[in-house]
Amino acid sequence: MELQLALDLVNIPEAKELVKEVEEYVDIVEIGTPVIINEGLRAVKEIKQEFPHLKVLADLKIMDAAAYEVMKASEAGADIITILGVAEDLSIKGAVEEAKKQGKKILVDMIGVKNLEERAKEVDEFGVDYICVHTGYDLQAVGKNSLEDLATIKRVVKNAKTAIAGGIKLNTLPEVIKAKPDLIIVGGGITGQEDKRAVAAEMKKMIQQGE
Ligand SMILES: O=C([C@H](O)CO)[C@H](O)[C@H](O)COP(=O)(O)O
Repeated sequence: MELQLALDLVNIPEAKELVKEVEEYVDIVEIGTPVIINEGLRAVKEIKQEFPHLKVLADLKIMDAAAYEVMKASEAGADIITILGVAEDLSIKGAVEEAKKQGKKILVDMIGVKNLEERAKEVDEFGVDYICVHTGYDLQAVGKNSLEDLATIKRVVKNAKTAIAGGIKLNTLPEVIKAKPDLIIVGGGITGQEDKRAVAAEMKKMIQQGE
């Protein structure tokens, strides 16, 4: 099980400071969609340059022009690029093809997918690397989480790794670990805490013990 730090509500200098604090305990650094909107792919480039030993995920949440956007994120240094599960089949296949050419990986974010079981089976067949269930900020605000969805995709996904994101905190991490995703994505559960390093260290320890 890997731990991904999601950086969403920071600028580039703040992102660098944050990664410095917790780098020992995370496997992947996500440059979140809001950061890319504010700072562009320069954020991906600068984080990869400063922390070459960490994998960097560009959370582009691609919906169209997939091959082109995967190429651009790859050029900026991203190791993993996200596309939406609700995108067209052709777009997801195009993203996978381009990622393979570039030696990169594709994570499909299933946010907003209504027919989760059926769509997870389909995108799994396209050769994507990760399939991620995700409760976005707007549904977190009304008390939702993705544990049930994780169980659903774990039942049907045969090839890709499974991932979970959305509102995971230290106190909810044990039930997430019990569900055994391959990748756990945590944003505010680390970045919103006073002692980020201590929380990240504790999370990493819990994940290792749960393996
Ligand atoms: O993808 C995300 C969200 O859509 C904003 O871009 C977050 O990175 C993801 O939800 C993880 O962050 P937390 O919910 O704060 O753990």
